[in-house]
Amino acid sequence: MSPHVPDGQVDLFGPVSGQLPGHPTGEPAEPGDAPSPSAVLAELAAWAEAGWLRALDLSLARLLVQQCPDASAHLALAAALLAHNEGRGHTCLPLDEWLASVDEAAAPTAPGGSHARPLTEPWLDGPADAQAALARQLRALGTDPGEWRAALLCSGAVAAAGEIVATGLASPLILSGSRLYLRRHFRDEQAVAQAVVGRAAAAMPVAEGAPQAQPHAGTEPPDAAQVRLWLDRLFGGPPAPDRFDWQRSACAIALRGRLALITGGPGTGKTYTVARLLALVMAVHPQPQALRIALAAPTGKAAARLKQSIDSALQQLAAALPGALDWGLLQQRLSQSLTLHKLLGARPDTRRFGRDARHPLEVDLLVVDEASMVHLEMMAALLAALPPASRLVLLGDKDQLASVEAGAVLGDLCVDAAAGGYDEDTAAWIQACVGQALPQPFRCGQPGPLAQQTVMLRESRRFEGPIGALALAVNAGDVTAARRLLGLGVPAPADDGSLRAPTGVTPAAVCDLAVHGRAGNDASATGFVNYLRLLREGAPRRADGPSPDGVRAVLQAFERCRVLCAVREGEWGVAGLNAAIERQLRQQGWIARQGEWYEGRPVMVTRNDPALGVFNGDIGLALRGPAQPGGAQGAGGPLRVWFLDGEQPRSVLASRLAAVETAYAMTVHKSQGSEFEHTVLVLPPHANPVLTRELVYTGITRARRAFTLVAPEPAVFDLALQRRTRRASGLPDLLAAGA
Ligand SMILES: Nc1ncnc2c1ncn2[C@@H]1O[C@H](COP(=O)(O)OP(=O)(O)OP(=O)(O)O)[C@@H](O)[C@H]1O
Repeated sequence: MSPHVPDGQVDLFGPVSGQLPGHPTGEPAEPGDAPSPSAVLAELAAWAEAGWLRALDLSLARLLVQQCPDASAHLALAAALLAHNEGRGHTCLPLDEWLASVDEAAAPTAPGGSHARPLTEPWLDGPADAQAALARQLRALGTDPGEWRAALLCSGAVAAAGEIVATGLASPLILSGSRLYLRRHFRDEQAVAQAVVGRAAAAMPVAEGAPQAQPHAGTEPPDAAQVRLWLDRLFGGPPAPDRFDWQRSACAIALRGRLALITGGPGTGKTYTVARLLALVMAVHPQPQALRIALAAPTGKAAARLKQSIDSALQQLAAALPGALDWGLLQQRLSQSLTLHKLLGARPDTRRFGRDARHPLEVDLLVVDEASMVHLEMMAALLAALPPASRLVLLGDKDQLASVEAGAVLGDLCVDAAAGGYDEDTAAWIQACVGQALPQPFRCGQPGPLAQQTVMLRESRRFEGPIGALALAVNAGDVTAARRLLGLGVPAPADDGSLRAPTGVTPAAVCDLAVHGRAGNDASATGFVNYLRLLREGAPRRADGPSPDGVRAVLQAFERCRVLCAVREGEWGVAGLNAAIERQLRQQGWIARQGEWYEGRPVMVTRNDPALGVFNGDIGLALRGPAQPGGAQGAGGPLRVWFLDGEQPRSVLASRLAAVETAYAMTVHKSQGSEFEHTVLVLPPHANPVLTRELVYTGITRARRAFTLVAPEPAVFDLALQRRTRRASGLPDLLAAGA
């Protein structure tokens, strides 16, 4: 059988420029001529050489074949593909789907030319040659899932899920139904599902009589009438009669249980709601002076933003309702906002955390913002470290990109958020607390416990203009509306100029835009020259080192603009654009770059370093300290990188930061949890599997006042909107089955 690659796939995975170095050239294996484990390993080695697999993926396959006398070719291939897809965010390899993809890929392509949507998830990342090579191997081994399951289970490296649950067996791989897992992901998925369902189920209200929540954390159940009184106070009067109030409902739901998921797009009032929830919890708690409230987020910046927003919302409440509550006490009971790594006590050189089930967190209520960025392993660790009686409130936008690491936990937890799915008890509790009837479409016949504790906020208060409309269109995959709003290929709309999508743009023009900002637009003060001008004018300098106010001003000026890229490599990627922007800034005399480090260099931390107190995603600026006694005249002191911890700047010697990269341009993934006045989203000119609706949506929603789309090939934008991120995971099934 000759390998067949659908024509459309060549473009879908980028241009194919002949044979890649080390490209596997062996004859396609034929059915009936099943390859041996060593033949598959040789093929995998060639794939790794070609850059289609990571060395790590190959190593896992080799290790298992070496260590298991009964290892089959199936095991070698499945292990490598499992590791490869784990690196791409999937928590498991669904055998049925994976094997079916070979047959589907051989079917005629969908109409739509070279940018046609792929029929299946490309399980092997790479050009069309990679897909063809994988398809050849699969055809040689057979595509019957039953045969694969049997071959894997007798290899000695794979245990059936039931077996491991019953015996605690320590096989490196687990097969659960048709899903193949690395053991730790299997364990984490089970743990998350059990903890989530357990916490959600503990929230169910008493079914009979007047609605009342169950006791929690050793307190008396809150009384619905009292809750309603407080909600009316905190939200400034009774709810408007003409619209259902999801924010109050979210407070009511969160109050009655040990878990609440509050999801919503940007500006839908998640923080506004949670600030009121904190006040409500305090107001109905029998011992408010003992209440321990913690705030956390996956990155330092998101943690700082959460604290600032909550502080300012509470100040406004205190001003509006003086004396209604002991506001000072509430502030005092609120911890500082921490990264999850810090909260859980991350330790250098180990995946283990200081906080776990045996050393639980000392909190009664934990609020975690930007929960879409929390990966499976972190969520499992967080849930394990929470005392059973405490409350967890997860805030996030389920439509944003999932975490870089494996898992899409918030997305998996919120699959039914839009539909509601509330049962009669929940509807009664909401009605009693909010004073409004839950609209009929959100009540459903087959509710699960998690749906009862999930609320989606639906009305954006900040994104009402064109940026909000664009985010909605993109989220709905509406290419026509998105293009019309952007003026992409159609006449530019008569709007406020916040959206632009210039065509025929070169990388040099993107640099110009980033360096000097937009001409003739109120967001023009967003070019990078603005923070460099502050630096040149000496804003942060003081004889004894940079001043906190000056450092803050320069960092905030830098944070006004960002170039966000879909890809890392190439002239349209992070690496190429960072280099080009640095070149232009040096040519124009804004930076004096000699080596890697220079004053004004913005950097992003790429690896956690708990000893230094810096974490993946932290953004800082290199500033020179005061001259050292005896140093050369005019040389200044050593460069230190300054970060903002909330409002407070702190610094680390640049030479001590081992894992950083320049940050004028960054990936959309890394921008999550941040917002900029002006966001420039740069797509590559060729289709690429990373281009998805979620990526474009996340890029757009980082923009506060101005958004520029740079799509050298507009069809690539259309393609991105048609592709949804899908991460293989068993979590939705586990949740549906009640774990
Ligand atoms: N019910 C409300 N009444 C009046 N203003 C509101 C209400 N809800 C939210 N807002 C305002 O809308 C803006 C956005 O709210 P908020 O910051 O809470 O949204 P968010 O969902 O947390 O945003 P982000 O996605 O950036 O985290 C804020 O200025 C907030 O004060």
